[in-house]
Amino acid sequence: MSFDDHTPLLRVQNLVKEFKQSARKQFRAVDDVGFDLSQRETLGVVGESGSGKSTTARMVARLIDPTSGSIEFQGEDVTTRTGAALRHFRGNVQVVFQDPYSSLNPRHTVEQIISAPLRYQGRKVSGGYRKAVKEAMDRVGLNPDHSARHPMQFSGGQAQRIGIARALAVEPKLVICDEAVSALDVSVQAQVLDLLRDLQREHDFSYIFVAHDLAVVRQIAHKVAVMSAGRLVEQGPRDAIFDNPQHEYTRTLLSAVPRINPEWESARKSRDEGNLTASSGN
Ligand SMILES: Nc1ncnc2c1ncn2[C@@H]1O[C@H](COP(=O)(O)OP(=O)(O)OP(=O)(O)O)[C@@H](O)[C@H]1O
Repeated sequence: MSFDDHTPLLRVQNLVKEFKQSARKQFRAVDDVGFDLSQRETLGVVGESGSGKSTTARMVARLIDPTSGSIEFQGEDVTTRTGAALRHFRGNVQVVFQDPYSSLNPRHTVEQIISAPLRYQGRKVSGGYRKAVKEAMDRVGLNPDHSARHPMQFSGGQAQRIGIARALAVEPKLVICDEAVSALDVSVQAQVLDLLRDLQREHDFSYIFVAHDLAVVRQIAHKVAVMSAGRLVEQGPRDAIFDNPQHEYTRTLLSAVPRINPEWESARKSRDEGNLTASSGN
């Protein structure tokens, strides 16, 4: 199958992950999960702690191998890719992790961190890596003059911007955010969410956005997948999930959410009027 406008960017089918619990017992952390993701679309993945969200995201990023099931990217099966083919896939799919301080090497400078994926990919960059790093820093709202600093010299929100700049340096088609704003204060969260949304508009990539915080997912996702005990219990357009949940588990999850910040909600509504084109037909 070739990749065209009608092929989803990502198609995940029957994904299963089992971890060894004891010599004879396997624990099924992800059980028969499937979804499609289009270009420029954001899928929010929600569910209680331990429901399998991160494990699913890590399989899609090919950081861990699925036990069974398939992952198609741009119409090609990437489930068992290795070597150069896997590296090529990694140039298209990048991950932003929860804790910027532990996911960024503290001994490396920002320049080394942001340029690492470009070097790994062997990308030729016009003007050189240093220029590319400074541009990437500027894009995420960091002072390019600080490229010789180390991650610990930045606040949590700024450090997460380094992680975002690193992810975007190779111009991926899919960015997987695994609890990417969970460790940040609420006001910083809002700024980073705005940045993620702006970057998506500018660069046309898709997100898988894993979060236990439904208010955050409501801010950013076009569609939502709800996980419980390793299974996908419900998925659909964001407003359908939030306004008319079909599954009892989703209703319980939603009822546990504190009231949505009214300022965020009105900002979201006005923004949505112009910007939710990516969700049409999904
Ligand atoms: N490497 C591993 N070895 C064994 N069990 C694991 C491993 N990774 C995850 N698990 C288990 O798989 C289940 C799903 O974990 P996962 O981290 O995917 O859940 P989650 O929904 O992302 O939760 P959280 O929000 O707490 O991170 C959990 O029971 C977890 O303990």
